[in-house]
Amino acid sequence: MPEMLPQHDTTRFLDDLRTAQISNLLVAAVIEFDVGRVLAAGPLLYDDLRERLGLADRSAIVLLTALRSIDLIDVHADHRIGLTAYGQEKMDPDSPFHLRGYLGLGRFSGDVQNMIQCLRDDAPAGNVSFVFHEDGPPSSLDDTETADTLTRAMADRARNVAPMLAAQLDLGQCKHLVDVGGAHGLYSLALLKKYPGLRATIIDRGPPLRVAQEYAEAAGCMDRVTFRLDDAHHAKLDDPADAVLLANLLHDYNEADARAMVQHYAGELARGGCLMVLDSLLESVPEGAPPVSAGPRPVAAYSALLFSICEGRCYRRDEIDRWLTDAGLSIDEATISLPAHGALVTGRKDWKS
Ligand SMILES: C[S@@+](CC[C@H](N)C(=O)[O-])C[C@H]1O[C@@H](n2cnc3c(N)ncnc32)[C@H](O)[C@@H]1O
Repeated sequence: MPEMLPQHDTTRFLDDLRTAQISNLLVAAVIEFDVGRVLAAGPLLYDDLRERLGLADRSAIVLLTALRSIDLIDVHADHRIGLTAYGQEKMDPDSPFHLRGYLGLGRFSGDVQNMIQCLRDDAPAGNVSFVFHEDGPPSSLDDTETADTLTRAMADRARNVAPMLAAQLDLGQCKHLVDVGGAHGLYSLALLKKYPGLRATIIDRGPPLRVAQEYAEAAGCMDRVTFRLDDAHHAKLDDPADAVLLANLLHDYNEADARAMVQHYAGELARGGCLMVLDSLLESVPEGAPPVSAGPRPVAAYSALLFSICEGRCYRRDEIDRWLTDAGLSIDEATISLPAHGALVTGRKDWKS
């Protein structure tokens, strides 16, 4: 039977879903952090601006990236951040055409208040956070009901993306794929279907693995999948991986944890093996420039959503490249582009190392 593929635009649908995050950040920027007033006197260096706004690094990156993605601020050649002419007219209190009062009506929105709390605390506002740390408090990822809902939600998205990944990705030389934080396992299953000689290990917490088992059974792949209950930060592989997939995982964690995960799995690769990061990536910034990407806007919106429910955010392409190269891998020139602004970036371990 020919494989069923989505017929309509997944990217557009998810962009529409996430777009409100930019409004929440815009209102927060004006009513709570007063970015227009802070920058009215002139551009500031990133650290000075962050300090004036009273924000931690991650909060500042998420907020300023959103504002830059909608052209209200920009980064100058001298690396200072300033209002654009458009931003000055709409956000500077001295502008005759500012819209600060109008935007201020947004303060009555619960979502805006929630976002302000997240920005102030640099942490999710509710008591659900989709992360697991061995030495941390009980995790939602181990809660059967919450994690089952999360996993099936991720599966919805993966059904729209996995066929495109499998169509473009060449794993012809691989025998063992390790899908870290693989949840439902649909990326692995799509690749197992394409490569009959491939086997996969899916690493996750218990409730997601139960969903993965259900899908693997339905796909007739149980004999080629190992389900491994472990901590994605530190899982040691008994059997070196020819390919490791980190799909939509790094963005759940802060920079230090995400970088450490890349480093860890680079060490678990067989010679010539590849570490593949699949994520929605923001545009790179030049070396030495402030960590405030120009967008794209839908990824800046997605970054805000992640920021409000876990410890991470969307990372920039230059960050992923740096982590992979710091881990001793060389980056494939070709990047696979996927729906929902997804990019698959591959770092490869030397045959000799
Ligand atoms: C955002 S979901 C992505 C799922 C899947 N890779 C995808 O792209 O659809 C992240 C997955 O990583 C798992 N995960 C996150 N942190 C983990 C940890 N420390 N140990 C094991 N699994 C973890 C979660 O349970 C979840 O299934």
